[in-house]
Amino acid sequence: MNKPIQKVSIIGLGALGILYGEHFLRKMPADDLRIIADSDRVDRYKSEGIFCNGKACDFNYVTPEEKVEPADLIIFAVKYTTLPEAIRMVKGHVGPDTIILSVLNGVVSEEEIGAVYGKEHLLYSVAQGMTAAKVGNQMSYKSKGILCFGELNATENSVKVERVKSFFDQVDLPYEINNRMHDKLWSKLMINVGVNQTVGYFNATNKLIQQPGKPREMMLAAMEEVIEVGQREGVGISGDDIAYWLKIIDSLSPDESPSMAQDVKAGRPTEVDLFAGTIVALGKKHGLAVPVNEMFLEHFTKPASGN
Ligand SMILES: NC(=O)C1=CN([C@@H]2O[C@H](COP(=O)(O)OP(=O)(O)OC[C@H]3O[C@@H](n4cnc5c(N)ncnc54)[C@H](OP(=O)(O)O)[C@@H]3O)[C@@H](O)[C@H]2O)C=CC1
Ligand SMILES: CC(C)(CO)C(=O)C(=O)O
Repeated sequence: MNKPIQKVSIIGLGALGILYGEHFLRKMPADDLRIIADSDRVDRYKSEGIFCNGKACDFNYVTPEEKVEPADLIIFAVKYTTLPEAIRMVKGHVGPDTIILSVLNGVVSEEEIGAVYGKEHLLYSVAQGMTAAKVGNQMSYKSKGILCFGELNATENSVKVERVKSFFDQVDLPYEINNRMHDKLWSKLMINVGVNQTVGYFNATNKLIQQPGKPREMMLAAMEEVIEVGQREGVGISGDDIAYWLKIIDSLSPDESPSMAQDVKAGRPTEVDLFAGTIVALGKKHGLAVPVNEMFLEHFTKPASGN
């Protein structure tokens, strides 16, 4: 019988970390959900509290030095800018049966985690349909969206997928299984390259790209560049992906902002390396012009942009 998922560890108590943590807490013993954070963060979280849509969350915090039973599931929910330190911090939680999910956007976080702990621990995931935001100690979201997860390329559910599926069923998390996650990660990269960068560029909300006009055209042009580059990389991605994501983009809450625009607003470094950074590098590799992403890369890496 597959080992059930009982001990869960989350690193990154921001928008998505709180969204998933608060959800799990409703259906699992609080001690079994460990939020990994350094002692400064833990002190801050305990003294200020952490709130999800106004409700206080009573999380169980553990520092990386504390000895714990290995996790059955680890979820990475930090931004790409702090991924290297987060990878080091989960060390004490990784055991032989640990499954690791990274809800980070982009197509490289799993590779970087796998390079340290081994690819055999990984499943692949995409968080979609939400624009959750944390400001100070308050996290808010209107839609929980879904967590799409699975193997990179498989014809049936692996044992890891079945274990996570049973857990998500137990805690009632909205999910979708997709065992072609290689293509799915690229498809999600395409939307982030379009939506996150355009809304971040104009320091706006989702509404900006939900209506016809220059920003929406800019978003679509950036997405087309991802398709061209992705196809050269052998990814199964096409204009159909744009049509699929436009439905999701148009259903996002108009007054919320994608994660990159939240970073811009807060003056934090952005995840431009995951988005335009990836596309510009691959454009060079394949001799393809990617002018919109070049413009974004330049914009988000100039000193005043926080990066
Ligand atoms: N927000 C959204 O709706 C969506 C986000 N994503 C992706 O998910 C990922 C996470 O995004 P999001 O939740 O918005 O990010 P946030 O910036 O809201 O949260 C990241 C959190 O990580 C914490 N953190 C940073 N470094 C460490 C560390 N070394 N140890 C412990 N905690 C740390 C920070 O804590 P502190 O606040 O204490 O500094 C911060 O709250 C990103 O890749 C994003 O692109 C994908 C889909 C939707
Ligand atoms: C696509 C979008 C905007 C919402 O799922 C996102 O991934 C983000 O905010 O980072």
